[in-house]
Amino acid sequence: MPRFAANLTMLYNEHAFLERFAAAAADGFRGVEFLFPYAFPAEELAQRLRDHGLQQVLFNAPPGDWEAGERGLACLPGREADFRAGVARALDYAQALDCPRIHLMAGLAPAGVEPAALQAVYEANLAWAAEQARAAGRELLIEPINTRDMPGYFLNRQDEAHRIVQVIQAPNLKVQFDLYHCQIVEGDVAMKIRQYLPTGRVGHIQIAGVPMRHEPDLGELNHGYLFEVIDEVAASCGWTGWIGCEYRPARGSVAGATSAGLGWLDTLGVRPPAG
Ligand SMILES: O=C(O)C(=O)[C@@H](O)CO
Ligand SMILES: [Mg+2]
Repeated sequence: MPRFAANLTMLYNEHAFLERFAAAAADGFRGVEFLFPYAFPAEELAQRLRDHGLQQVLFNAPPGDWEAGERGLACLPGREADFRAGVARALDYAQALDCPRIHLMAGLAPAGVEPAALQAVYEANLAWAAEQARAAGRELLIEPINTRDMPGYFLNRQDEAHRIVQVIQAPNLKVQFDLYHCQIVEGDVAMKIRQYLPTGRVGHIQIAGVPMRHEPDLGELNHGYLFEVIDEVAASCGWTGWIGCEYRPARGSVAGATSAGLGWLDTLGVRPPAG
């Protein structure tokens, strides 16, 4: 059975951020992920993880100025120094949180710049970052994201992400396989699980219902079937990663909304065993 991590940026918004660790643990999660830890001292977050017996499984490197609309720096010409400083900061947090993997967001393609120029910057930045992360004992992930949610995002397709990982040839550079984005951009999700999981290039999976990004049992994807496929393929290829629950509860952030929406874990028979 896959191991599920709660995404604390999207789940448990009925609680203040630091209270979300306790809420996730109370619902049986053993792993958590979130987008950005940088508003909080790393030691404070590490203490929450220890207090609630949780493992940090993923977070993102600084994305640039998120409020101003930036969505990562990795493909942006002229921003290499900011990118490198962000990687260094993320590696410090990863050490403090004992987190094995970091997501590096590609960024929005700037108007008027040739895709080939962005690709060259992206690959050079990723190669540099992978070397830094390797020395620090961490994995780096790149994630294809759909352009309905993030118009202009540079990396959109699974085949592009896998090609980049193959070109760079760093064993600690992998793909964050978000089934929600995959379904929106290209579909054929079960066959893509069969195609990509055995390659050893998938470092993490994420899920959400499509198209509303609510609970996995709401929408057009049959997650019960997809979990069976993941189980079958993982058993044959030895994949042991986590599945991040990266969705916005349909009931919003009213009290108890996240926990009330977790019935899918029982319906699909995948709730983590208690204890
Ligand atoms: O949006 C997603 O999907 C993610 O995994 C984030 O890390 C990037 O916004
Ligand atoms: Mg994702």
